[in-house]
Amino acid sequence: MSRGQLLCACCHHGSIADHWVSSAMSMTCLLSNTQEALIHTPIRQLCKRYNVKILSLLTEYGVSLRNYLQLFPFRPVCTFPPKKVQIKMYKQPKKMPIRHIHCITHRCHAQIRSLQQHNTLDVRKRHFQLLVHFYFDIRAVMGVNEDNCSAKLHIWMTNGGKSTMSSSLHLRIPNSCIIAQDAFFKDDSVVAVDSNGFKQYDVLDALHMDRMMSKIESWRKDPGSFLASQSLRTQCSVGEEVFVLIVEGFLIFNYGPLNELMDKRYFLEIPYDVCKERRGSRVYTPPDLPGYFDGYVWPRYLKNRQEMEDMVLDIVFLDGLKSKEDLLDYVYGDVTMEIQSLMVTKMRTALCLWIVMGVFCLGEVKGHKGHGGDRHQGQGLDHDRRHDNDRGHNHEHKQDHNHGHHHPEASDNGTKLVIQGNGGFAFSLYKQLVAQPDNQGKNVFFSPLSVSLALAALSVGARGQTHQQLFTGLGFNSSLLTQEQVDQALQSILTQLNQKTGVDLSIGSALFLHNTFKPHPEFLKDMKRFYRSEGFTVDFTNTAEAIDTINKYVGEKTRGKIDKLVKDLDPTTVMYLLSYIYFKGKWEIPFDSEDTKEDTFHVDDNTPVLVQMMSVKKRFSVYYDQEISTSILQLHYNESVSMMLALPEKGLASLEEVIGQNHITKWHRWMKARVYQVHVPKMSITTTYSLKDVLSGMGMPDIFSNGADFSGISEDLKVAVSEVAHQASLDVDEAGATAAAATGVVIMPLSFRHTPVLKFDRPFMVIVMDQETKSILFMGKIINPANK
Ligand SMILES: Nc1ncnc2c1ncn2[C@@H]1O[C@H](COP(=O)(O)OP(=O)(O)O)[C@@H](O)[C@H]1O
Ligand SMILES: NC(=O)c1ccc[n+]([C@@H]2O[C@H](COP(=O)(O)O)[C@@H](O)[C@H]2O)c1
Repeated sequence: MSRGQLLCACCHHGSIADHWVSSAMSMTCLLSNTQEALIHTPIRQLCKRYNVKILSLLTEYGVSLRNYLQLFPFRPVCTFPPKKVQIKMYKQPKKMPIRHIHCITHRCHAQIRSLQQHNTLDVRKRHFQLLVHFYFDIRAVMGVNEDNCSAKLHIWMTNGGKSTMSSSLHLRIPNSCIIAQDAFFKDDSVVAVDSNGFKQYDVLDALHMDRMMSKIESWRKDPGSFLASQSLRTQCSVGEEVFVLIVEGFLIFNYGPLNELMDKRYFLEIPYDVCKERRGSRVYTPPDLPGYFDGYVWPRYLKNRQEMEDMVLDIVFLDGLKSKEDLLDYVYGDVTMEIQSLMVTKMRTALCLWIVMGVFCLGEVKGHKGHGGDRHQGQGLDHDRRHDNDRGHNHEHKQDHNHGHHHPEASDNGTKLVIQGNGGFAFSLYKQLVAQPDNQGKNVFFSPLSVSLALAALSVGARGQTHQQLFTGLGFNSSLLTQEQVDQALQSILTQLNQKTGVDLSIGSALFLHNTFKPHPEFLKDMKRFYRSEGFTVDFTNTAEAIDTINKYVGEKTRGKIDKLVKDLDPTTVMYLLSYIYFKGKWEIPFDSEDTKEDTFHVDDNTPVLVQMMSVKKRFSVYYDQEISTSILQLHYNESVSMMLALPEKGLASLEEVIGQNHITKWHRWMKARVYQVHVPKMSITTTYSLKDVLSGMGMPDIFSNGADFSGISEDLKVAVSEVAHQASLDVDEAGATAAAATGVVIMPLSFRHTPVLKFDRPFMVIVMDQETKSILFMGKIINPANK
């Protein structure tokens, strides 16, 4: 019999042991906090009897843990000296769903990954908090009924001290104000009653959450006026303001839209009995009926708590038993640090700048699928704009549903899926590029849209598995999207981007065809219609001229920013598919060149380099993503285009590991306008990539192989892609930024694709012959051509 089974059997009547029985846990070590003498006596005895080591976290790690840690459903194996404890998770997958592991992944991704992969977790001091949360999740999943536990350690929100803390914070923090959830309870007459006669107050339905949200929105739009409306005075000079909104309530984390808005989340916990006692000494209107606490408030709390843990990350749990002063000091200190970190966003300490350069208004693009797609292009693009002050200057376009044959739902859905696909592709490509050995320690800059466009155009002519790979590789789901929908969505995106007037933006594609090569007319038609493709005939056998023609075209389209996309070309090339993008925008808030100074940029801890650092102090759109400890600055141009700069606290690699499209959406959504002193280096970078290996690695190997099926381009001549080249440039200065990129897809006949190489770089023989008379005119060997 294993030790775990014995242990369980012996304490079968103990409630905690019940749990062990239910989780069939075996233990070699028990983590606990002995100083507070909270170890359950039967367990202590059992541990002794079965030689289970009790590890005192407080004395050995200096970590004060809650007493419930003793219920830890892990099998910890400790090592001595206990610098590091290895905890093995007990393998019981069905009771420990990944969902719950995900709940806490934001805290330390690496550890959780290790937990998921190897069932082991390296626990260091700072991770104990995490484990406590993890424990909560596991316990909830196992359906532990805490009522049966002798140590009633339930936390509670009501009467935790929220109002007390909020009022004290408000007094200490200048320009702060409170919005309390209690003020939004619905009228008693509309609150539901259960069969016991208990009013169902502790649910979101009992609250006017919409009213609460609009109040919060009005603060977000203009906190200064909001303070004035509350008869509160602003205590700072204009331009220097930091406003703090304290939202307090017993169900605020359960309301998604509200919860998402918060920069910091605190949860005041108190034990069940203290909570019951505090609640009993308070009078609510209407007053709690006898038995209300145990009959309604308590069970409802259990549900709310579970729901909250399922949906909310990043809560700081506070021990509400601590003194009011201690709690206040802690939260005040924490909030002050948060404010400071929001104010000091200096773009100078990253390994290299991680730049999201793009057009984030794409979510607003209208699709034009269906009848006469062309006809509707661009209509309604510039009217019906909203200006959202609080998010800087994002222009949002509302859907115009009133066009003749427009089918907004179908087309918008297609466009949405294409935009999603493009976003996913952008991050996959970024991750592939940064992982390439050639790109280590180098700036990385490219145009995902240019690559997506070139490959989507290529996919028009692809068939079978080649098409499937391209489609999937581009992030499109073939069960939800057709090629036609992709074409139409991209056409719509191109049209909309090319129509922008506040910035100089042009994007398009071109086809260079060998004079004897005749692609399918349908392919050419689609290229022209959907991809704005211009067509040219060139003689690829005259390589110098062909290279010159393409480079000149790209140079013209990118205003000279990219003028040598093609360096060499095989004379057997039959088609060159090109996409380009050029962007030039002026900052909405320009930097003053007088403030640009030489300053240090830290490439890494040991590599300082001098750069021209631009600087300006103004109101900027910023967001601090706590989850990944990254500050984001959004620099707007005079249009819906903006540049996002993301500055991670813990090095770029940690950001690159987790970054995804959802982060961009989140950042974009929650940017707030604040006064910042911003420092951004001037820069002028160019990059060149060969994407052949990268794209193969992203699941698109067939386009380069003998198995390529481009019968949609040509049926007579079997062709394949021999190279996908990408170049990009970025110039950032005080006035604005210019960025350009081009992607070239070289298409060759399959039979000629592999040009064999013969290089006379070692001793060889020479024979000079007259073919007619078969006479050997000269003969010899060359051993060292350098010798005269
Ligand atoms: N840290 C604390 N220690 C002891 N009592 C507290 C503490 N914080 C609040 N209280 C008391 O608990 C009761 C409820 O506090 P309150 O702030 O109104 O809670 P909530 O807003 O969470 O319902 C009040 O009587 C208050 O004085
Ligand atoms: N303010 C009201 O209109 C009202 C009415 C009845 C019950 N309650 C109680 O208020 C509690 C929430 O407030 P506290 O977090 O301040 O305790 C809920 O548990 C709810 O049962 C409030």
